[in-house]
Amino acid sequence: MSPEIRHVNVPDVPDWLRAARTAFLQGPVVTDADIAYHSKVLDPERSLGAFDEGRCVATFRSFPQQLTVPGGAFVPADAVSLVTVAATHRRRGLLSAMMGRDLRAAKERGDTVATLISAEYPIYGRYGFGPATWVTQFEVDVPRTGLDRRYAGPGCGGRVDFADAAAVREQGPALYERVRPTRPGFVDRDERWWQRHLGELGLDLPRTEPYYVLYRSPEGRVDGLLAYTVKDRWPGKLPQGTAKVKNLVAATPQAERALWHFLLSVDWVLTVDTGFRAPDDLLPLLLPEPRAARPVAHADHLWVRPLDVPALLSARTYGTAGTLVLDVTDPAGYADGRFLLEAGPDGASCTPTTRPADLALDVGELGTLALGDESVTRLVALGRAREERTGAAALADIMLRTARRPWCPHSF
Ligand SMILES: CC(=O)SCCNC(=O)CCNC(=O)[C@H](O)C(C)(C)COP(=O)(O)OP(=O)(O)OC[C@H]1O[C@@H](n2cnc3c(N)ncnc32)[C@H](O)[C@@H]1OP(=O)(O)O
Repeated sequence: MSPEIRHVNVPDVPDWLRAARTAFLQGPVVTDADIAYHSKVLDPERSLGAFDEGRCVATFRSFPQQLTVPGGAFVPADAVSLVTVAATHRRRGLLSAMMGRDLRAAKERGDTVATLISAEYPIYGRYGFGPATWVTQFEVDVPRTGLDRRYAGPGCGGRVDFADAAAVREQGPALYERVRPTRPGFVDRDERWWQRHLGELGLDLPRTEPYYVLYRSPEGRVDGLLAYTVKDRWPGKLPQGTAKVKNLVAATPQAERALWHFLLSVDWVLTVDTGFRAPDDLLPLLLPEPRAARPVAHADHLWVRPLDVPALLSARTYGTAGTLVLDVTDPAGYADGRFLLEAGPDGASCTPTTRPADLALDVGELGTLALGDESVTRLVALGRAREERTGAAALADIMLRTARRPWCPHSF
């Protein structure tokens, strides 16, 4: 008999978490704090498990999310997370069955897209997801940056100060809310995210408490937040510390520059691991020697699955005015159809049409294009989109692409 897929309730939580932790190779042990937390926040309607002879062998959850699109609007997203199938039950269709149920429910709810961070690239394309934002992680060799070792703080009139968790709790959410509409690909950070980031929930143990730093503008406004940890090493009695960025959010370029410069000037720190940054982060070019910031990872990050094409394309703004007819293929049927996009820098309308198509593409490719990061011309060259009218790909590129690349600074 095949495992039963059903909603998860509070009594299932320990077994459900054990199954997830086992598949994520985090060890089969679940702490009381984990159980208490997940029991409290569990949304049974959106939490699935597969059970075989009473034992949980697969997990899946989704939650409501807001995704920023170009122009600063937020669209409702079905954020998919905690996807696991036990190694004993893999490749029998359990993920496909759970995904099918969740996407159906999301479509019925009226979500515009589904989102996720894919563990491995090949898993989710088959369900209509496309990689929509990328990240780059840099390792900075501090002595080679060419920065002046006499640096004594920002010269722009702003200031950088250490802060405690209480100050971050007070200032961080408002700062993030100011930044969120300015960058496509950002998602909302709820109260729970901040509680977890600040270590208030007793999860993610053992925890190294980060150093928090705030940047204030010359007018005294909190425009930047940095959280980092340091691994302090002294081989041969020489300092060789490595700082790891946990969170760096800035509302202005001045704040961003000041926070990077601060971190790159902390005595005893010879290496900075930036974590996952935007692929067009200011960092390398802030340095007299940009090559000192060596990319150590460059990969897809947030994947987007369109569920409602008119809602998605009419929510965003465009680089130039133009009209395009898109023929979208979606085997699951949610986003299938031909759509007339009449768009410009101030907004757009998108409606079903019977006019001849300019571009034909699968739903996942539309997900890849939706936030402005990919080139239609490149997708056509790859055979992943078809140009039905000469010049349509070039026009689509000018319309769809954004000045700064979309970035999701968040993992979920
Ligand atoms: C959003 C997140 O949570 S990302 C985290 C994803 N989880 C993990 O990576 C944890 C470890 N891996 C697993 O738990 C499982 O292997 C999963 C969840 C990735 C896949 O679950 P399964 O139940 O084996 O998937 P299912 O049997 O439904 O596979 C459907 C199809 O996807 C393919 N597929 C599934 N996983 C992978 C993979 N990692 N790489 C390539 N193809 C894959 C299958 O071969 C199958 O292809 P087919 O339709 O051509 O036959």
